[in-house]
Amino acid sequence: MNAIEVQGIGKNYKNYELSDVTFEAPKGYITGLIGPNGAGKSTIIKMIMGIVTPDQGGIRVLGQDTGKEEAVYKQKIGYISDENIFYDWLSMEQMKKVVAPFYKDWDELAFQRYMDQFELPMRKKIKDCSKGMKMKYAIAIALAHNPSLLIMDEPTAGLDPVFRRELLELLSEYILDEQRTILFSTHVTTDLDRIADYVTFLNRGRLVFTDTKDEILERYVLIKGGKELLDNDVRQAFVGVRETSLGFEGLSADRSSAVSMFGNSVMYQQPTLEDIMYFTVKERKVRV
Ligand SMILES: Nc1ncnc2c1ncn2[C@@H]1O[C@H](COP(=O)(O)OP(=O)(O)OP(=O)(O)O)[C@@H](O)[C@H]1O
Repeated sequence: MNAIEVQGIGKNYKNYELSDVTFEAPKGYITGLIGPNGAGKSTIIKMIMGIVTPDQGGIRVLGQDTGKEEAVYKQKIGYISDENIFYDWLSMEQMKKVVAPFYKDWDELAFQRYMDQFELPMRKKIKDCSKGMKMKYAIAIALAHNPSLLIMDEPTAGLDPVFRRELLELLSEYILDEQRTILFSTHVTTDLDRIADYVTFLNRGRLVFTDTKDEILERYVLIKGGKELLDNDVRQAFVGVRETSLGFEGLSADRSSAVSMFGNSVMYQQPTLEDIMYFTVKERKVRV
């Protein structure tokens, strides 16, 4: 079963077009939405939240179409925006009193526990909080109503490496009961290397791939070889190539064809998601 189904969505802005994007976030798993700046990650998340309306296609969240009976499914979503959506002039305690009544499953004890765990002082005004504190506060609020679906737009932005790792662990634990689902966007792919089950990659408003992380990492291969091997046919076989003084480094999206093409004449390496994003985005820039 899928917690989120995005089907052929599109959106036209003045200098940007999102086109024909389809992917799912399966229930019980963590799905990462990756892409460079301006790829369209926030736009898609806002569409899932019903804040932006798609020009084409449709989205189903927890079995309901977005835009209809929104309040019902939104009760079950914990949403972390990439913008500050809280009233800056209130303290964290006061803001909580504004937000909590909207949720019928608000769990005050859980909220207090997260505030303690994240070392957040209740009486501090939101405007006086650091970027990381605001993010931690948004996470505490989002988790305190026990959402079955957690949707987060760049949740690790502004977090120090220690809390970043703690948050990723907390998210892994959060889905252990297999009833909860997480979708989060990031351009820091190492977050996904650690915890994502599925990865959806967007570039310039287009879907590059959507698959399980393991299958993606198995399909792609990073190849290092000497310059003499690099002719036009070889270049065409790569998603992207980087020439160095000693030779080349290229990314292939088809491991078995690459092995039959190069045999033992090159070195093969397992790429990271960052390598895949780097070569894909770099090549697209050159071709445009
Ligand atoms: N309301 C709007 N009006 C016009 N253009 C918009 C609007 N909202 C977003 N865009 C454009 O859509 C494109 C995608 O933006 P979006 O914020 O979805 O990207 P992103 O992948 O989240 O990027 P980042 O990683 O930098 O946050 C950008 O070119 C942006 O300028």
